[in-house]
Parts: sequence; C-alpha cells; structure tokens
Amino acid sequence: MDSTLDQLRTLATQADDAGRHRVLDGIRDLQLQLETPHDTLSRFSGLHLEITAARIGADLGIFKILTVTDQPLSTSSLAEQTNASPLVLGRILRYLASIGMIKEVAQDTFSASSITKTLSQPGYEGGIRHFFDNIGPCLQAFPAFLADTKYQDVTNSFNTAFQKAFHTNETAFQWLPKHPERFGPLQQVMTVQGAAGVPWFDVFPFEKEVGGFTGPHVFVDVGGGFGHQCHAIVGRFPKLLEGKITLQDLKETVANIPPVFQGFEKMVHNFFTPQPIKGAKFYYLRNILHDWPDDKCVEILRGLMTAFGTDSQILIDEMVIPDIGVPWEAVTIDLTIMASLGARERTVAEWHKLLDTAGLKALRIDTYMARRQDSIIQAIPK
Ligand SMILES: C[S@@+](CC[C@H](N)C(=O)[O-])C[C@H]1O[C@@H](n2cnc3c(N)ncnc32)[C@H](O)[C@@H]1O
Repeated sequence: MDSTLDQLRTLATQADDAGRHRVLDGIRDLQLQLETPHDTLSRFSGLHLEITAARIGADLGIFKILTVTDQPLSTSSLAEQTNASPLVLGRILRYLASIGMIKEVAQDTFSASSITKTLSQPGYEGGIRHFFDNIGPCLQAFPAFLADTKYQDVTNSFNTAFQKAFHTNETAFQWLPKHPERFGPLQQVMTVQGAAGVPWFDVFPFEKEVGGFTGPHVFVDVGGGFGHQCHAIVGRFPKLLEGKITLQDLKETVANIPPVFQGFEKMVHNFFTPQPIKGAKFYYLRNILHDWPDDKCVEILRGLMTAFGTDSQILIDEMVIPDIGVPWEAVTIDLTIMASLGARERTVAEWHKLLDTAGLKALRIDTYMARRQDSIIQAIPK
C-alpha cells in the first residue's frame, strides 16, 4: 500500500501541472468510488466545519505562529501565545491536524505543514475570510433564494442570494466596500487567485502587440484590485511600461493597496462611467466581466470603447469554459458568482455573443492555464 502511495506521489511531483491534476482527479474519483454511505455522511458533516476551523485558526494566528517559529510547539505554548484556553485550543488543534492544515508531531505538539505555510500568507488568509464571511452566508441563503424566485435564471446583480444573506438592496460591490473587514479579504484573495502556472503575458504576445505604439498610456488595468497584475507585468516589461501603466479601482480599494504592489499609477475610477484615460493601447479586464450579468458587461465594455483611439483594444482575462466536462474548480466559481453576484462563467459561444452585443469582436483567444481554460480574449471594434 505504502509503495503504491509513494508511486503516486512521485508521479504527481514529477509531472507537469496537467499531469499533477490528472493524478489528483484520479485520487478524488477513487476516493468517491470507495466511499460507503457512512463515509459520504462523514464527509458531508465536515464540509462547513473545515472553513470554520480555518477561520478560527486564522483569528488566533496559529498558521502564522507555526510558520514563523518553524519548529514543533506544544498546545500550552500555543495557548500562551494566543491567550486561548489550552482545553479549547487543544481540540481545535487536533481537528486542524486531522484535516492536514497543521501537523501533529507528538502528543499535544504541532508543527507547520505545507498547507499551514500557505494559509499564513495574506492572500490565502484573505481566502479563508472571504469564503467564510462573504461567500458562506450567500451559500446558506442560496437554496431559499432559488425557491423564492422559482429557480429562474439569476441575471440581476440586485436580486441574488447576497441581498437575502446581508439584508441589503445593494449589489455586492456596492455593499462590501462599506464593510472593510469583509472587502479587504476579498481584495487579498484576488492577489493569489489563479496565481499558479504561467503568467498570461508569457502566452499572449504582449511585446509584439505593443509594436510601435507611442502613446502615453500602454496598459490600463480596469478594476485591477490591489494592482498585482500591474506589478507583475511592469516587472516583466519595464522598458515598455514604466510611467505608462495605470491601475483603476474603487476608492476603498485604491486607498488600501499594500506597498508590496508598486510600479504603476493609481486612479480611482468607477467602470460604469466613461473611461477617463483616452487612447490607451490595452484596457485590461481580469475577472471583471465574470462578476456581472450580460447587460452590465455591455455597459462596462461600451464605457471603455468611448475612450478608444485607433490602436486601442480590450484584453479580457477570464475563463472560457468548455461546453462539456467543465472542471470542478470552474463550476465551483460559476455557482458561487451566480449566488453572490447574479453572474456567470462563459463558454466561447457566450463570449462571442457578449462581444458582438457590445460592438466588439474577438481577434484571438490565448489560453494560458489549460485546466480552467484561463484565457486572454483580445477584443477590437467590429
Ligand atoms: C473579482 S475582483 C478582480 C480584481 C482583479 N482584476 C483581479 O483579477 O484580481 C473585481 C474588482 O472589481 C472592482 N470593482 C467592482 N465594481 C467596480 C466599479 N464599479 N468600478 C471599478 N472597480 C470595481 C472591485 O473592487 C474588485 O477589485
């Protein structure tokens, strides 16, 4: 048995990303096939608890303490550092160890696993808080929301499970910025979302497409969050981009950008108003259109087109989901944004239709992450 597991581990660690996922998917399928009804029920019983315990671990700073210390710590030492009762903490620690978030190395003694180290970083801690605090209540409200609305398509960002969960008439992106303890984690997790794998500008021929463009604005990251994409691309193409790259987002985002993200101008801009930077080469939208139903996407795209010069184009950085066999990560996001935003992930046909309605056409689609079909859609006027 151990040697079979070792073989699988070797196979996964030596494979490329697609191969590693094939191993992971195989293990997942096998696990489901081997489950008894009791196992299925046990798995269900832990679904909410896993993210709840992660949230408690993050609140107490357990992941950071174990990562920074980088050596085994006893429950009593962790209790002292966190001001938690050793009795409560001990039970939480043994649960976290049982699901691999930390490692149990001896009785009442714990150390950091690779997952602990991941969860100690701001982006992933943001993920814990975002999924627990923002997404959790939406998913709790989702079944009743769908029943109330007779299971009709959810295409109105003012009428989703979000409004039911948070007792508001505002959209998520109107309400969340007024609640920094919830909006900050959303922005943090965006900085690491899709961070694995090849950057998009290694696949899309960025340098060639800039060509002989001489205007003052090469790249505008519209709704770019904390500017992690601006930071990455100016680092790769400093000569092309220094002084010619701008991040735009809501004022609550721009005011809180961590200093680690730098090398670009910052501008407060609401993308439902006309674009103030005229004639840029690229207007870049990453994970923006998947947050909105079609009519709102058309508004955003048309707002950008008011600023177009002769060389301007829009780069849409999104999933292009297949018609069949959509990977579970992609459908997870699809249902999450349906519940919280009234939005959707789109197939290639749906992208073409959306662009056509806005008066655009796709010149090319470059897929840079095969598994989720994360792609750059290069769009120009029809
Ligand atoms: C899903 S996040 C994507 C962030 C970033 N582009 C990325 O891919 O990591 C959506 C972003 O849109 C911003 N946003 C939402 N409504 C906006 C608006 N009306 N104008 C400008 N930005 C907005 C949010 O603040 C957030 O940064």
